[in-house]
Amino acid sequence: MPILKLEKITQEFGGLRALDSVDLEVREREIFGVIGPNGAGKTTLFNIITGIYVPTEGDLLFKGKKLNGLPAHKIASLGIARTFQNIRLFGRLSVEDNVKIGSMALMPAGFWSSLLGLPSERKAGRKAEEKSRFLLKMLGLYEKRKEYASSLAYGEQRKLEIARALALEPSLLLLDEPAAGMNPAEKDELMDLIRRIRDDMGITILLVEHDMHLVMNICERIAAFDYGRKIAEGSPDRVKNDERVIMSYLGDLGE
Ligand SMILES: Nc1ncnc2c1ncn2[C@@H]1O[C@H](COP(=O)(O)OP(=O)(O)OP(=O)(O)O)[C@@H](O)[C@H]1O
Repeated sequence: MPILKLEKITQEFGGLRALDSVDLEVREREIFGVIGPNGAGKTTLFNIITGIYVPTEGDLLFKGKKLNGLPAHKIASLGIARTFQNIRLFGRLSVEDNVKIGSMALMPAGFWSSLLGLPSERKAGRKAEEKSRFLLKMLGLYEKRKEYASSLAYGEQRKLEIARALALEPSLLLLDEPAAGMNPAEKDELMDLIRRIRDDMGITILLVEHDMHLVMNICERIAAFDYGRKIAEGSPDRVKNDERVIMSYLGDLGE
């Protein structure tokens, strides 16, 4: 059974069809890439999967259960976490607090127990602390844990977003242009990190990315979109050599 299945998903904005009857299956523990030119519908796809938009038509299934119409926080608590194309961190909070905030979505009835300092809350707090330490070490940000998130370099902020998403303990992680703004060394490090998240943590990865070198090197399967339609799908080799994909990128698929 695929971990994520989209059946004939259509998203309309006024007269515009941002996604047109899209079928997609992501298998458990795979690294799946979504590519396409600007405006192809990639971010819309992520917004549907994470409950930001309710699709005009079609079904969305996660581990066999329908997600249609569920609010974003509910979908997140079921195990789908994401990062954003435009970084969304709490700039005036410390690096470690940004990660702990990711954990808070998993905590029991927050307000009263934290006000009363109940044991359950203290235990959850300790767990959040440990998790934050583990994730920050894994992402190479531990030394900077006390700094403001806004003081981090751009590539580090992208990694912090990933740490925060991982604090949610997802089984599916959506990465929206994770390599944007990174230099070649940071991109290599990111590829290694994405592989470790899958291999060591068993998390399925769905990513949108314009950097073809990264996509072709780490994804096991890729779906290419253009004008809201899926125009090709398969292994990197297959997609890279697909005529329609080459046409929609004007032949610019050089790695
Ligand atoms: N909330 C919205 N309201 C109206 N139109 C929208 C909305 N969101 C997206 N669109 C339109 O839907 C189409 C697909 O947009 P989307 O952002 O999903 O593309 P994309 O593939 O992610 O592009 P990019 O690579 O530039 O991020 C575009 O024509 C866009 O203008």
